Amino acid sequence: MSFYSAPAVAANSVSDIIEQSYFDIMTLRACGFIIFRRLAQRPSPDNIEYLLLQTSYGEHHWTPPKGHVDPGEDDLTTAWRETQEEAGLGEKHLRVVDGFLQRLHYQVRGKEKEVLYWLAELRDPGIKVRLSAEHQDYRWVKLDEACRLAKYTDLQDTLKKVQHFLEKAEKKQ
Ligand SMILES: Nc1nc2c(ncn2[C@@H]2O[C@H](COP(=O)(O)OP(=O)(O)OP(=O)(O)OP(=O)(O)OC[C@H]3O[C@@H](n4cnc5c(=O)[nH]c(N)nc54)[C@H](O)[C@@H]3O)[C@@H](O)[C@H]2O)c(=O)[nH]1
Repeated sequence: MSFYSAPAVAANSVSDIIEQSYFDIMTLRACGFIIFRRLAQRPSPDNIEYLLLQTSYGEHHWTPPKGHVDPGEDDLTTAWRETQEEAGLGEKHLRVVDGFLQRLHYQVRGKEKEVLYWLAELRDPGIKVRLSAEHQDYRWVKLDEACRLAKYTDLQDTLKKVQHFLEKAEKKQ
């Protein structure tokens, strides 16, 4: 929930540091998880559902849990912290899926914003989501409905990429 941004890459020269500082001032940065669950009673891939949260402010838009990187905080720590704060889900509830990391870039009130999403599966599909005051609703939805709620093309493309990634991984097993 902080509005600070953290360094995106390690700086190793004066010009790198200056460039990095400029990037930090000019760029908002947030991290989170695309969270999915698999329902046992349906065949794959029809059993995959994604978690989206609806903000209680602004345009009431829907996104996966994510939030701004605090000063000195590393990106993955931010993703865990924000997911715990916004959905009540932590490491004991989620299994991180190796090999998936998506970066989105978009503008928010005239500033560049970078968002990093890792991918995580809910270990027990029955675990309840606990919202904070930042969100007014949440839904577990299949890809089509997730893309309808997440009205931004880049987020829709990310969700489609996740679905493809999961289906491909399943075929390999
Ligand atoms: N009252 C009020 N308060 C606000 C408002 N705004 C913030 N607060 C406060 O900030 C705290 C949240 O802090 P964190 O949780 O740490 O941060 P984030 O999770 O990062 O949260 P944000 O909502 O700031 O960031 P985004 O989700 O990125 O939305 C920003 C804009 O970007 C667009 N947009 C969103 N997603 C996508 C996408 O995937 N693709 C594309 N292309 N565009 C996208 C969309 O147009 C959207 O309007 C809240 O507690 C409030 O106190 C506001 O309007 N009114």
